Amino acid sequence: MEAISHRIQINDTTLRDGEQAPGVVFTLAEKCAIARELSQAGVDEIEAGTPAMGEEVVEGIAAIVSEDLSPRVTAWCRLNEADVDAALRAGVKHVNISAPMSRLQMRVKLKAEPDEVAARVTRVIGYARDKGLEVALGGEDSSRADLRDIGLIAGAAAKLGVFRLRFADTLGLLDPFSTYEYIKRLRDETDLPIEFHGHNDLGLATANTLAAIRAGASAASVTVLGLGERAGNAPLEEIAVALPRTADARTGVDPTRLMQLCERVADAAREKIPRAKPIVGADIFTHESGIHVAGLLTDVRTYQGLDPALLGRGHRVVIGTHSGVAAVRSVCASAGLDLDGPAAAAVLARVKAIAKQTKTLVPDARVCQVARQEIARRREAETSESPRASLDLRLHP
Ligand SMILES: CC(=O)SCCNC(=O)CCNC(=O)[C@H](O)C(C)(C)COP(=O)(O)OP(=O)(O)OC[C@H]1O[C@@H](n2cnc3c(N)ncnc32)[C@H](O)[C@@H]1OP(=O)(O)O
Ligand SMILES: O=C(O)CCC(=O)C(=O)O
Repeated sequence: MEAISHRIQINDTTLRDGEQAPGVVFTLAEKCAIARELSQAGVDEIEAGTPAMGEEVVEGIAAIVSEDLSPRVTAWCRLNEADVDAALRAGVKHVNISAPMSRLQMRVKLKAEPDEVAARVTRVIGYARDKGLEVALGGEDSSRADLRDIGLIAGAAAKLGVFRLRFADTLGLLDPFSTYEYIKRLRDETDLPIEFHGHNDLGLATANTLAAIRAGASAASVTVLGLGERAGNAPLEEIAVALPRTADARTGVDPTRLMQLCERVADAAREKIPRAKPIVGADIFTHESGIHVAGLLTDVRTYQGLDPALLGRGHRVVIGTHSGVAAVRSVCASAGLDLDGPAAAAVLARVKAIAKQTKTLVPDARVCQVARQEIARRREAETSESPRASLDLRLHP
């Protein structure tokens, strides 16, 4: 796969697909706050909701539009005029109009065959364009579609000047290899810029999105923390950080804003960020294993893949059952306690016993307390050894 060096659009759908996660409800104030964070983080587009859901959602989208943020604000519509009218009431200038691409979904949802869906695309997107809207075509269930059907429907949309085609792996069925093949082949069917929208049912949404970009997609549809239907979507924070590292591609996202953005969304979604969550988890730069800590302390490159400074974060050494002497000495040195090798080994043995007994980490303060006790014990031993030595000398001249 060849490397690509160009600017990739990061399109966020936390407020649309993210809110489709079971039980997630954002208030109007939360929606606006998230939109502002997204803007400050540098995303290119905010898919702000589904106007067909009702006037409260329309008002929410309108409130985001009135924030006048830098990202383009879009609304998600089904392939009908009523949804377009609702989007117009929200005041957006851009809409994503979704058409089912698989025969199964076309037949079940629209009772239509590909040529009829193409005709309906011409009608509804024509309607939206006449109303002055910029339109992207959403290709629902694209990964189960015949690419020629997508080509036919995208062709109808392209004639009306749509600005993009979304390839949705709606059910998260693809892997990176099949994604790469699909997007490569899709490029033979359409000249429209392609956005990839991946779901995480197999835990592959990030990998698939990166593969789609390698294959020539120019935009990634993502959500903060991967929030979304079922197993969720490709996480914005992972894509924004991984893309420049794996595909030699640039985005407009400022990595130092990601922690705050994710915390804001987690809070509004009433979710806890898992501690090992890539990019933003609390523990991803926390090191317990002695070999890693010793390496990091000597030369950070030994065990650093991602520089925490990129995210405004830093490494943290913690003490537990996997610690070694170097870690103990480093923690104690930070508190001004200088331990020689034997003293550090003794402290290590004691703190490991504590960690084993408590089945958790030993706080730095406790490590230092043990160290102080050890230092005192050694001093005491030294002083009590000295008189005995002189006594011995006296007894055995
Ligand atoms: C993969 C995705 O993420 S798709 C986006 C999913 N998002 C949502 O569902 C948003 C939340 N949804 C809702 O609030 C409601 O479902 C609404 C307001 C959109 C519609 O509610 P209702 O009118 O009660 O319809 P209901 O939910 O029962 O069924 C959905 C209808 O949309 C139709 N539909 C689905 N996709 C499309 C499409 N792309 N174009 C046109 N119609 C569609 C279905 O065929 C069904 O039609 P029917 O009412 O004639 O049977
Ligand atoms: O048609 C679209 O815009 C995509 C909808 C979606 O969220 C999906 O298919 O997963």
